[in-house]
Amino acid sequence: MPGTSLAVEADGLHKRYRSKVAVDEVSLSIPAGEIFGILGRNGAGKTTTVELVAGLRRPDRGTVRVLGLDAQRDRARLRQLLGVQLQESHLHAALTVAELVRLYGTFYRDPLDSGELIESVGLTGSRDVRFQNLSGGQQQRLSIALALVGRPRVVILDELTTGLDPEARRQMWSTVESLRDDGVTVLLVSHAMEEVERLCDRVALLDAGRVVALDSPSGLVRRAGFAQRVTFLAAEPVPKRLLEGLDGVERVRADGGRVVVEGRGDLLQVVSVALVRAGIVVTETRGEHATLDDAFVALTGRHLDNERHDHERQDDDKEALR
Ligand SMILES: Nc1ncnc2c1ncn2[C@@H]1O[C@H](COP(=O)(O)OP(=O)(O)OP(=O)(O)O)[C@@H](O)[C@H]1O
Repeated sequence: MPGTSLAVEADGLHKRYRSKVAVDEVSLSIPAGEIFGILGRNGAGKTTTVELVAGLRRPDRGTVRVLGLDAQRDRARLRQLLGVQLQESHLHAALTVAELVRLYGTFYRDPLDSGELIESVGLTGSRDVRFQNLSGGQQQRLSIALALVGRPRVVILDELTTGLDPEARRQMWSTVESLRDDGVTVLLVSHAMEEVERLCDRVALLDAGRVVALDSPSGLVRRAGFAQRVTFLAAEPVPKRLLEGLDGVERVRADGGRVVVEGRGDLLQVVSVALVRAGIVVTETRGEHATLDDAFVALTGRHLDNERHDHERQDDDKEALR
């Protein structure tokens, strides 16, 4: 990328744990100032990838440069420029929030003001609470504060908002947006599509250790192959031909007892009118835009949210259409 300075350059990263290949030939080029997402199912290799980028693990093959520094050889210098919030933090349980923020501040040349930082992650009321007595969500906020205390130029956030309530989640999102305003590069690991769609300039979809697609969120959504989806439950099987002949309809299928119509244009309106005219009674009608999950399904045949979808029943599909 001529003319653009790269914050992260990962080339051909490969990491195996015994017989398990966790990261398989992953290459990433992330320009400075970008919010870059890594999205994938549990076990896809997201955490291992960012641990390799942070120099916390050594790749079996491949190289990583962060702000021009080698992630392995230049670790000491990189530590001053990189902030890392990983899923599991091993912090001194007996220290309070304020003590931990001040302690971590001493590792850096020009740390943020501890009071302001604690306030920005919503922990002012808990500043004197020991780490061991914080709730999971509070521990999470603290780990984000500790990733930011050294004014890093590159920040790695792993599962930024997992376990946070909606208000705390929005607060974290605006913290990330203000990092962007300051020109900080953010590497954001997530399996929350909404978060990635809202925050990220570009996203790598990771599956089984490989990058299966890399694009802007809207560019990825286009790979779903359709723009709109309407789903509903019908009292009796719906003639497939009725729906397939409608304007804008590209695909009609059944899923878990629901009828699913995919296509483009004003699909909800077109489908609803046709069903009413045909005298077909339906309930729970929903109109949705295609999502990153739809793109992931189109690319890999599986849903992003393995926990929610792997248990879905597939055997009653035939009932909904005729
Ligand atoms: N220290 C380790 N030893 C052995 N196997 C590991 C280790 N860490 C991760 N793995 C395995 O490597 C694969 C990738 O794990 P990783 O944690 O990078 O994935 P992830 O996408 O971050 O998953 P999650 O969303 O569940 O955090 C998984 O199959 C995992 O079980």
